[in-house]
Amino acid sequence: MNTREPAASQDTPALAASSTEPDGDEALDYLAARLINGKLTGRPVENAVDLGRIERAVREILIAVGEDPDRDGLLQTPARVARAYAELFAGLRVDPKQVLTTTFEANHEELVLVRDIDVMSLCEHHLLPFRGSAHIGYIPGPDGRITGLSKLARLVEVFARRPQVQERLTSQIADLLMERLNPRGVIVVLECEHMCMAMRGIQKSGAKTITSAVRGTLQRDAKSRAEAMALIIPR
Ligand SMILES: Nc1nc2c(ncn2[C@@H]2O[C@H](COP(=O)(O)OP(=O)(O)OP(=O)(O)O)[C@@H](O)[C@H]2O)c(=O)[nH]1
Ligand SMILES: [Zn+2]
Repeated sequence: MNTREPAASQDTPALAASSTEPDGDEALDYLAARLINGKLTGRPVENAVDLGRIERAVREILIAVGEDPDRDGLLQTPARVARAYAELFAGLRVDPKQVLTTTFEANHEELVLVRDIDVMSLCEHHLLPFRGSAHIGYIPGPDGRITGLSKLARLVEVFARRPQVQERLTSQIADLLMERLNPRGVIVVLECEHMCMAMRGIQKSGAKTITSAVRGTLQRDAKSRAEAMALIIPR
């Protein structure tokens, strides 16, 4: 893979361009291993991005804001930031479709809902974090197939580790679930606080942005949607 090219678009992640790239569960386990204990087995995620280029850019930023990048405390900072960005944007290198390859027959045709999945992402406007919870529900299709609960959280992770806006993050999760699980309906609700509104600009901390994406029968049928919503955001 030519790591000097701009990252792939949101819809076509730059995954598996070469056979040495991790793909599917391997890439996800890989990302998970990094997130959980900082240890990697195999090829580091960092290798997929141009760390040197990020380092040079960060050094420039430090100079531009009036810092001395050669002072002791900042010497390692460009390299650290480069590694951090590799991790924070690792979702660009993972094909989200690979998350939902495992499905099970359960003959369950009613709502499955996972609430309060931790979400941390970076807004694409300021590259500042936004953070909160995702709630994901779906009604399995006529074949009653379900997926592993952790896969829903992994899906959030893959899409969140990209430069994002909350609205797109929400609909990407919903659309992929529709595509891969062929369910009767999907509902995704995200509630997040954006640091770009808290630390800078208007400086309103505590404001929560709520976005939803509803598909299939949950979109068409107001009663089922209200029932799902009541479970997601109890009064
Ligand atoms: N819709 C949406 N807006 C976002 C998200 N994250 C950040 N923003 C907004 O993106 C907008 C960018 O607006 P601009 O006017 O181009 O940038 P700005 O001058 O930094 O804006 P201020 O934050 O108002 O100072 C801001 O209003 C942010 O609050 C998001 O996930 N969704
Ligand atoms: Zn922002």
